[in-house]
Amino acid sequence: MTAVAPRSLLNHVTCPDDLRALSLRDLEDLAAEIRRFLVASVSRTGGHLGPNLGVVELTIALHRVFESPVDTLLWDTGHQAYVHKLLTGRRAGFGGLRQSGGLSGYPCQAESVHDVIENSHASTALSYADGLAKARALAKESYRSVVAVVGDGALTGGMSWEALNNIGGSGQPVIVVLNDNGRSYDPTVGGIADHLTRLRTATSASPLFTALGFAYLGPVDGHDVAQLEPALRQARNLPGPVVVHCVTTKGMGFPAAEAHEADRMHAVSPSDARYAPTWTSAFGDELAAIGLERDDVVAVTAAMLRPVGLEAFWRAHPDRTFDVGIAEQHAVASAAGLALGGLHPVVAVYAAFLNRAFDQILMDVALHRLGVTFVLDRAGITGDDGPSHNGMWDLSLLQLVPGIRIAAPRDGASLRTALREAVNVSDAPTVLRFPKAPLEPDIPSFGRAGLADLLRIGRRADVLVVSVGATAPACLELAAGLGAAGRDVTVVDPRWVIPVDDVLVELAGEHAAVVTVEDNGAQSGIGGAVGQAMRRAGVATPLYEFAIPQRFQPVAKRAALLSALGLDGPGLTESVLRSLGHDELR
Ligand SMILES: Cc1ncc(C[n+]2csc(CCOP(=O)(O)OP(=O)(O)O)c2C)c(N)n1
Ligand SMILES: CC(=O)[C@@H](O)[C@H](O)COP(=O)(O)O
Ligand SMILES: [Mg+2]
Repeated sequence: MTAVAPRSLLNHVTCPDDLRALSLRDLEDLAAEIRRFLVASVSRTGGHLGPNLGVVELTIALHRVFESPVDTLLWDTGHQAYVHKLLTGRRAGFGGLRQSGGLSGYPCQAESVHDVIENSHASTALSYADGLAKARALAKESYRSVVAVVGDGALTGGMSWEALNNIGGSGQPVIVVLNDNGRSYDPTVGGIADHLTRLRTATSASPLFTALGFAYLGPVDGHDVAQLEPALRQARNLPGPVVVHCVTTKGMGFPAAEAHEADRMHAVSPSDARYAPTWTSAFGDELAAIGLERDDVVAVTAAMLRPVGLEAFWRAHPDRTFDVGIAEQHAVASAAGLALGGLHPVVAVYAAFLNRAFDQILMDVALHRLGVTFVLDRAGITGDDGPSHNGMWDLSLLQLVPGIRIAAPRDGASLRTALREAVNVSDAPTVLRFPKAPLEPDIPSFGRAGLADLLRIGRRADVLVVSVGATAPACLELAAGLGAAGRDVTVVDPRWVIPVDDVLVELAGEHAAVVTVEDNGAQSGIGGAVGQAMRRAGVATPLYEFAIPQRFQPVAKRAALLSALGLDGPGLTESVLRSLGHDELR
């Protein structure tokens, strides 16, 4: 008896229209097949497994009721759009998910007319929906629906409520599909989460959304297409804004994900990923130690306790650890309050997500000269999460803040030292930033110059390489490459890169050429700051700045992208030799 492979419905779904011909039984089989596909494929490539397992039936129902792209489907954060991609003809691309030249892990306009929001920063979809609805009203296109799928986590972000306020007030027929699985990474926090729990368990009706001018439909079983479709059709036919409250399970249908206490397999690593010690763990362990010595040190996270390394601190000091939800602006202003209350907050956040809290750092922390420490993980090129996740902005943005002090550690030892120095600053914001990368062995210093470490001391004052943070290994490779071409190189690691250490300017004045290397955007980075300091001091030594080109970077692995940008040892060597006029280039 030969085994009969289960029929593949997914092979026959190349566009949403194909869904409408399927029976409910077919749809159940399709959902099961999609889950099998996601577990197999995402386990290999890495990606957001839990969130996508949780929206299989919801996405099927959405594409059966609404007619994308005439109707617009918006995905908040966009990490849960894999099923949407499968149902819009992109199954073949999943082998290259989150890889150079492959499928983005988020919606991507270049991939499909069905994709709209490419930004993977949370809590923005409802604002797009507000704008799109207003544009349709002006174009008198009332036949086109605007649908925003928003997670309960994304609903803890302030922008979501700014948008709800506007949509509710305008009366525009926006359809808010609330994907409520009770989780961000951790269980979603705050009064909104508590309110949704009450709604889910129907222990109380709720005026929260109706008070803002929305109709409320739900709670609906987000895994039952037979329940979802009538509710979505009812929402589609309403004249005003409506919230369809869908109750789902993150990781649904995959027991290992459903039982995954930490985060329901929110984001899984590729099967071949090396689990080396990371910058994140070095930070987390040191902060936990500091927490035992200093009871004024507290930790703040924006719904990413484990990803930013705060688990050890939280387990040791749960009452001194604050998860504010996906609310970075609030996190920073709340930290200002914590500091005014006599504490020293450490706000741990991914570098790119801090962008939205710039004003709070400037006007709530720095203006009041408050000792708040920001620890920026995923600084520099992150790679596989695409253009909105690269932390290539912080060194440019944050150096605008009067009084701020920014450290870029080169290894675990310097991270631990800088963290201790930072929490001892009580009258200004301090910042540490490091990459999404395995932690390399500590890099020795052969002397100090001001606050800076000398990683290589030239015999004569020829080329000075200013190595910023985790670029140190590449800078030492650069030094060796220049040495092979007859140049004599000194490599200096400023450690604290803002304000620019006077000793850098002095060293620059003694050398024939200065090279700066940083894993940050080229515009107004550390290279720019060093150049400005040199000009102010009347130092005219030629300066060559190497950084990430100031444009959105494509999806790729971090190391491959740094190499493609010429920011690895060989690339830097070739560029610097060319800049210095060496014609013996390889
Ligand atoms: C501004 C911002 N902060 C943090 C993140 C990291 N992040 C990505 S998804 C996520 C949790 C989202 O939870 P929810 O909206 O409930 O979606 P679910 O994963 O549960 O489907 C977080 C915190 C982000 N993408 N953007
Ligand atoms: C969707 C989102 O913003 C995060 O889940 C992001 O994918 C973080 O990825 P890493 O923690 O793997 O850097
Ligand atoms: Mg959620």
